[in-house]
Amino acid sequence: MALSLLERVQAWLFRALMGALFGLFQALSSRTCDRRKLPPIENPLLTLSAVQLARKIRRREAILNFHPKLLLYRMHSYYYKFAAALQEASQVDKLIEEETGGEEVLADRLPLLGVPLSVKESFALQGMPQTTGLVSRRGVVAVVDAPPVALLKRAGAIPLGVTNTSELCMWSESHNHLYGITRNPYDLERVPGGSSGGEGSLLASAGAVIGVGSDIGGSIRMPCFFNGIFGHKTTSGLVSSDNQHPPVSGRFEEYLSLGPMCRYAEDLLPMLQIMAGPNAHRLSLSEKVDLKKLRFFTVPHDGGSVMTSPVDSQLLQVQRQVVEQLEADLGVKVEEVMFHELRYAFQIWDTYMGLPDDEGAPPQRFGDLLGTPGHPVWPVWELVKWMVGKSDHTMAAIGLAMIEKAQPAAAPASILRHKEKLQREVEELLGADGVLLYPTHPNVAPKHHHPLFRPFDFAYTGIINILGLPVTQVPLGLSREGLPMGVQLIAGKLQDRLPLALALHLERSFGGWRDPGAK
Ligand SMILES: CCCCCCCC/C=C\CCCCCCCC(N)=O
Repeated sequence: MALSLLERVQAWLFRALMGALFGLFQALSSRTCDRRKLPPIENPLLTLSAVQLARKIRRREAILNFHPKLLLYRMHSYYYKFAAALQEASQVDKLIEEETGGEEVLADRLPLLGVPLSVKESFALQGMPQTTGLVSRRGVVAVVDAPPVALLKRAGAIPLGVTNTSELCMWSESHNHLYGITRNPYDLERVPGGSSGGEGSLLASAGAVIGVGSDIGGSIRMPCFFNGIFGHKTTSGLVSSDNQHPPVSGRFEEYLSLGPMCRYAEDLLPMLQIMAGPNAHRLSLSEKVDLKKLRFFTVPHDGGSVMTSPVDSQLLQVQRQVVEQLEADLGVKVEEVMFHELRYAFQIWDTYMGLPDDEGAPPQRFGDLLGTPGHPVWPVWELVKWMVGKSDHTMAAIGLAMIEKAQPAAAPASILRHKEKLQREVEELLGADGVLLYPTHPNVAPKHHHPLFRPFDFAYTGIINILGLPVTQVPLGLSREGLPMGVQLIAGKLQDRLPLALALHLERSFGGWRDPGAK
């Protein structure tokens, strides 16, 4: 489906403007480079999945002694509750001794006993900061646990601390003026993604074993993609979003998902089972999945949106390799399909994120949330302060606050029609036994700040939030530059168990997570 002349002109103008701004940025940027690499992981305990580690702990074949130096790497900014974690770890042996029902009972009652957990800082973790990267929230400390965090702790996981995010979790990097900038462990010069970038960076570096992130435009999946780990955005509305900041408003609840992030595919399902709490039964997660009986589809790109980058040839190629592997392994035929409406993904995401709730109340404005109650941020004034290094906000946050003011009051009818058509076509295609491959992002991890010049590329993940579908991000090895590649596995509503099962299969074929420090 070719672009219209107007769309081609729009694309050309947008890319010319961004190219000019990028040239200016490059000219003004310092030429320093940081070629440091992480050391290889020596402690074999750090290369175990949560399932394996918990089993060793239950059998007293492993003791927990977190390595302080491991948690002090500069590439991610996070707070840690180290002493408390060590104290909780010392309780584990006592819990094992007291369990008279044997290992199976312990595994059932405390499936994650002793497993180190990291938590995105926008979630409430009792006693830890909950600022979401806002200088104005410095000193805010959570007094409760967010429900999915409480459920993971009740299952025996030991929180090590909280990890960095973008301001208000609304950007595809993890950089703010409170904690600083988080780095990608495969290349410190590159982004770890956002907004759960601290989670992605820490988990890929084996600084924790499992983590939790949130996702309303791709904030679990982009960090998992850029850091070469697994993540799952659930069917909408399955995991409670209480006690995370900013609180949902408008129709965000329909698009926001909290989910697991981890280095091993086998940890996704048990974590989801725990985090979904009372809703877990709706996913039939214990039902065996026969991959040979599923229907598979592949969508190589968005059809040529004027807003997004063309998909990197290495990502197109690795997705083709997945197709060939599935056809060889399962004896299935993977059908290539295209959806005309995917080229409007950003416009659909932006329009639906702005819709009012059932009572007609619009979502809280980003510029208001960026400021303090009753004192919204003036974006232009913040831009002036930013130019002289005096703003508490990043360029991305200032830009978003400015763009927000230009948002049209009423939702364009054409966009509503495109979304309804896309929703109908995708759900009819997937049914209850379909899985669709779609790029997680058009490029491997960009250099720091470069997303400012390709701000709409997150639409590859954002559109799936608006459709409300479950999706697992799966690592697929490293690119020529040594950067993680991956793909989204998308299924029909409540069919979360299908991409989770396929993730296990692809981990065996493509090798899953890679040690960023490996020579
Ligand atoms: C000057 C640079 C800023 C230009 C902004 C252009 C408009 C981009 C609009 C929205 C970007 C939102 C990115 C969302 C990333 C994922 C959020 C999430 N929590 O899942």
